[in-house]
Amino acid sequence: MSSPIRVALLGCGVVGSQVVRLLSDQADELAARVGAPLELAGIAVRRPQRHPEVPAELLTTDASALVARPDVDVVVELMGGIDPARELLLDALKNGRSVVSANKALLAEEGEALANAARESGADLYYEASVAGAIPLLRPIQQSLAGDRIRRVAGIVNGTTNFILSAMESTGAGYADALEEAGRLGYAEADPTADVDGYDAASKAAILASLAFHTRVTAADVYREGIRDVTATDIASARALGCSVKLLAICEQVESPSGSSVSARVYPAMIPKAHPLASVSGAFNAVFVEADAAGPLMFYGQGAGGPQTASAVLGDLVAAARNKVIGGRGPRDSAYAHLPIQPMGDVRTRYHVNVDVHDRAGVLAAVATVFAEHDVSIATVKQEGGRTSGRADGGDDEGHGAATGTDATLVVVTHEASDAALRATVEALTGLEAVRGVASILRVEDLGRPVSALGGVQ
Ligand SMILES: NC(=O)C1=CN([C@@H]2O[C@H](COP(=O)(O)OP(=O)(O)OC[C@H]3O[C@@H](n4cnc5c(N)ncnc54)[C@H](O)[C@@H]3O)[C@@H](O)[C@H]2O)C=CC1
Ligand SMILES: N[C@@H](CC=O)C(=O)O
Ligand code: NA
Repeated sequence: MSSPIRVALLGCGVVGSQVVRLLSDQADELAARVGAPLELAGIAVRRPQRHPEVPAELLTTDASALVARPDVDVVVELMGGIDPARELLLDALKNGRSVVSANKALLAEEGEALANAARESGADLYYEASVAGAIPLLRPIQQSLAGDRIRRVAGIVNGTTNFILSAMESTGAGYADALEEAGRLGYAEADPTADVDGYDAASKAAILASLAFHTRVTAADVYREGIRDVTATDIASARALGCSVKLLAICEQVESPSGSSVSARVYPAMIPKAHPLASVSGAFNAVFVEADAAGPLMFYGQGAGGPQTASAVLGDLVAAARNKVIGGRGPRDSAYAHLPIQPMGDVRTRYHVNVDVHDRAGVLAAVATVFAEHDVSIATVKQEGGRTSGRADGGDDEGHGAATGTDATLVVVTHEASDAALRATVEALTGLEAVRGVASILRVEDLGRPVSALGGVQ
């Protein structure tokens, strides 16, 4: 058995406290696997008095001093946020300390600087816990599939929003109550805006796209919409179509006559209930990886939570510690491809659009004409509310009917169209006198599978 590997832990919250517990509970087995005991050198926290469960002599509020200690071999960062984590980890790596982090926000913004610092000093940088919590996903992409060509990585990568959407769908829970519960269970970020507005999923998409397509993708490159605007009505509309609403992260390598590019995007979308992703509920995540030779692979498990995330952190810590013991090194950064990012306007998908209209003769024709003029083909249209036929108002069939005072909603499902065309359509619709507004737009995704559940709207 080699001499102990000394670990500096930065942060002892939902995840950090579970790492401390597992290090103690499994000390003997971890030592056997690493070939050396894993010892905590210190734990940096904001308020030591809040951690009576941890030996007081380990606690410090001076994270910089802890990282700089000469007896530290590996730094485990579980504090979150960009600053001061960025400087602490850059310092650690520059000084040859290996780093394990669950901090997707930092990895998605400063991945290049961190990878460079690791390469220059020969230290390891592991971050399996940063994407999809407990699910082994980055290691399979980086290592197991290193001989294949990945085309798409897509799925549910945020536990909090999946927990909220599942609760809204299954129990009719309100958005605010479900968010509060997700926070109480330790799924939500310190600032849950990161979850509900899609920033957390966008950071994860950036990390996934970077690894899958060997191209540096940052969170700013990822198109992002959150779930704040998803209403109970949207969920009911999805149900009526045989769909569920999920916050999806989709990363693709796109081929076109002008060459390859990377599309990375996060938004809520309707997916058919028959699709395996539709039955992923609560804080579970699921990600499909599609590679040329391997074909489709599915990864499923707990995407958030203290013990679950700590499992992934420990896996990385064991790998980093083993490398210290045997003198090996973990996988290097491989962002050699430098592919451009595909503009969101070029991305093609299907859309579910609710158009609130004045219920009068000709309005349907007027709305349909706007879609056609922008080259967005309608698959189905249904009217909800208002009158369903007749022209008792004396209007004509070109959309110039006189108002009756009755309102209705036209529920339009389109065939595949570009994002730019859909946006132009919506803008033109809002300019129609007969249109009161576009109440909601949700994409309809099948992620490569036939949308059989939407058979009626093909
Ligand atoms: N909670 C979860 O399910 C998951 C969390 N993560 C990531 O893991 C990291 C930690 O998350 P949680 O444990 O949930 O957060 P948390 O808010 O429960 O814990 C953060 C800890 O860091 C400490 N801290 C923060 N800033 C500090 C500073 N400047 N100096 C000293 N200590 C400081 C806090 O006192 C606290 O102990 C974040 O990057 C998060 O995105 C990743 C996957 C899942
Ligand atoms: N807040 C995140 C935690 C894990 O990454 C989530 O809800 O998925
Ligand atoms: Na993971």
